Amino acid sequence: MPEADRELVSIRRFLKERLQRDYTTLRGYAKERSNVRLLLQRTAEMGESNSLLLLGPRGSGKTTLINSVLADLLPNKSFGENTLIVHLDGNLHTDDRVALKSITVQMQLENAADGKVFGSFAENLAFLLQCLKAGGKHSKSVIFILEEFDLFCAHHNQTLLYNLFDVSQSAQAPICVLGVTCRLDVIELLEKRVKSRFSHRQVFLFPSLRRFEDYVDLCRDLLSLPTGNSLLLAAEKIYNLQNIQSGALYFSRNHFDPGEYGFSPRLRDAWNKQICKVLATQQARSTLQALHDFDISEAYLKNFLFRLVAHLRPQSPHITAEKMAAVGSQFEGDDKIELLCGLSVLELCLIIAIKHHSQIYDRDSFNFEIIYARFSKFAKVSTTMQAVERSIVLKAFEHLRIAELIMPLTGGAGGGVGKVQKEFEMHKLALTYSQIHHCMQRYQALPTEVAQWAQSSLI
Ligand SMILES: Nc1ncnc2c1ncn2[C@@H]1O[C@H](COP(=O)(O)OP(=O)(O)OP(=O)(O)O)[C@@H](O)[C@H]1O
Repeated sequence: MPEADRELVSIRRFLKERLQRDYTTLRGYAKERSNVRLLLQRTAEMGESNSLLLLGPRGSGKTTLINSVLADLLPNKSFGENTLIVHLDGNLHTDDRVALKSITVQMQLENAADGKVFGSFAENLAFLLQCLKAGGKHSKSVIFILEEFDLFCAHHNQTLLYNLFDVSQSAQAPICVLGVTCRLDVIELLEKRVKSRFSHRQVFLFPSLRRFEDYVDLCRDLLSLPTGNSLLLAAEKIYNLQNIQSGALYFSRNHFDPGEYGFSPRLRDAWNKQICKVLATQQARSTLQALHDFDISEAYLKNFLFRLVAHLRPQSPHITAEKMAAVGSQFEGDDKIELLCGLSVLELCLIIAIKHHSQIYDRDSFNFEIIYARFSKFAKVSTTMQAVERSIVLKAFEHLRIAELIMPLTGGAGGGVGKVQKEFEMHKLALTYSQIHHCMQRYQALPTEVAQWAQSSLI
């Protein structure tokens, strides 16, 4: 491979890994981070029990905050040796039995618990915590991290939450319960007896990237190549994600040599200069402005930059304002319009019939029969749709439903009260009129009569 290509591959690899696998670098949230850090430290070092909820919108950095605190604390001997971390996730641990099994595995107590019969959930949990105490003079502290905390509230009787909060409140063993959720009303989901055991400590995270200039600076940081020691630090922050048997996710350091990235100082300087130059252009700034207007979260920006970097090729090895605009326009694209543009003419005719029905009856629901009657009127006077059989039209209607362009009101075939024949099942339109309008303008080789029918609802 020519030297220039090899260097591009290593730049691309480094940037992609930093954008995707740096789980612990947290920007902003200094106060919130220090709150969480203090709490975990006190649990480990003073044996205090605590509970806390971390709340914030999706992608606001809740998990990153916890990872950054743990990455900071774990190397400390007093913390690392005194603490066990148990990760639970509402999406994986869908009931309390599965969760308890995972807790046992993560506490490495399968052997101790093997063959024992427990009368209740509380007894089982108490046994696990007791085992930790029996190990030595001091009991180990356990930090329970509950991702998607709101999903645990739907478990039968909220037994797991009740028991965890009960232990954390009554100082039976030093544990810290850290719930992570994007539901701001999560406290309302707790049963009274569970709520009363929760400490009511809550930390709110709201995306801090508000100013556009900060957004551009972050973009520059994420795309620039670090030098010397900073490269070492950046390389150390790239982790491997491992999925162990219990289903919990862990990170392990990626032991590679930063030298592996192999870009020369000359290339690095040229690269960084080019990034600064591009980000100063009006075109690049307006692309970033459009992204910023849509979503200010760092997760969204990283996703955009990842795609941008993935598009680099030996023939065009530089990030340019044009490339940014091209990737940006994919982000602005509406998936539903793309989906509509991929429909057959027959399916599009049904969408038009549905649109006319919705406009006349003020977005009222419809079934296949209603739409078929409207479609037939058009088909009679049309040259392209005249000979289409009813069964084929029904298939097309079902396809619209599978593509979720129309939605059943009953929650699926036969899902409603009693069984309704599929031709009579009521649906609603899951599109806006402007999406349909845009599709009509972009659809390739749309028959003129269909385009005219879309404009008028006379037939
Ligand atoms: N303040 C921040 N500092 C650094 N990275 C951030 C920050 N906020 C978001 N990110 C990035 O956004 C992405 C999503 O972050 P994270 O998973 O921590 O969000 P979350 O709030 O836990 O989301 P979810 O509610 O979906 O679990 C990650 O790539 C992370 O690096």
